[in-house]
Amino acid sequence: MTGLYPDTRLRRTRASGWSRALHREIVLTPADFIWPLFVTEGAEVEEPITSLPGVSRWSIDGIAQRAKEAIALGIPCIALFPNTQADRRSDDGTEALNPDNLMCRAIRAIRDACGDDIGILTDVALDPYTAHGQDGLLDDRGYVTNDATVDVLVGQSINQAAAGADIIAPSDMMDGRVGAIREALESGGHVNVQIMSYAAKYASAFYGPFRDAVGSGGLLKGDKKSYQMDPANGEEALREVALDLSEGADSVMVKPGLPYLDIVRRVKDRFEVPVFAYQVSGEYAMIEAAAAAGAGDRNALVMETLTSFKRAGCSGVLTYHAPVAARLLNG
Ligand SMILES: NCc1[nH]cc(CCC(=O)O)c1CC(=O)O
Ligand SMILES: [Mg+2]
Repeated sequence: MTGLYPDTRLRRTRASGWSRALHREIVLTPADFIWPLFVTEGAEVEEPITSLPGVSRWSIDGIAQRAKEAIALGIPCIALFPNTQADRRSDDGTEALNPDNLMCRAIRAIRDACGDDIGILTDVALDPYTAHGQDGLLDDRGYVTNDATVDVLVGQSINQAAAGADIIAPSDMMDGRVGAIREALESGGHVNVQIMSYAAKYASAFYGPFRDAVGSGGLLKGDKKSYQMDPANGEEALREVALDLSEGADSVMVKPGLPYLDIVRRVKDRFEVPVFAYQVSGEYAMIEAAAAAGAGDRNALVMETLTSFKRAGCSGVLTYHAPVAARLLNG
């Protein structure tokens, strides 16, 4: 016996469906998904997003319906992103602090409709509220300032927590914001509000359709490279994660998803904490475009990519395919 072929034939366990099921290492379920949703003003409004075929912005009544749909599908959590009206955007993004802004009204409507049956994750960053589309405050040279931005992000987080958010998800990549937000949540009595930090968020070309969806795409001049990470860097992602965990993050996120699965695995191996990934808008659009061009079966592409996230070490995935995938899994 050599332990080699022909004693060992790895095809033996693949020969039948029952055996493949028995040997499957990880199993994807609808409970692995967080469903990102775009909120817009008005009543009974559904606005399809051209660059994200199959995804719409919904007015608050529609968002509450989507939350009920998520519960029915077994999806445990939704992520909210507001499309703020142009006349409510400003250079300093103070609409983020308004207790009656679109985000806060959506949180309260979901809570009214669904109680505690669904988790509500809210994005913290100023880009849906700034007139310039950057995630923070600009100095007179157009640089996104760190510490002054963190002060506003803390206010934004407390505003969302007071409205009923369960998970605060800072996506801005300012240094020190997790610690500042954690301290404010603790002293504000929101001790069970989680922080899921976008710890390793890269300056990516895959965010285009999202920026259309929240209306910041046309406003943004330049790029976000002075705060989001260089796609060439992996060790730096581990430093980002270490800092956010030390500052009080409950879980960390890697973003985008598929091009950064190596980062997911390195983070999981190093820290053994809950890791999430965001399969971002450009990844969703890429799969839909491939399927529309006849380059692959859409449902199979969706399931294969989502399975890959779990295999790489993710506790869950933020994905616009969440309802599609949940329906496929629920049969
Ligand atoms: N802070 C904003 C934010 N939060 C989530 C995304 C991208 C999500 C996606 O592309 O699906 C972005 C875009 C950006 O940083 O420009
Ligand atoms: Mg950081």
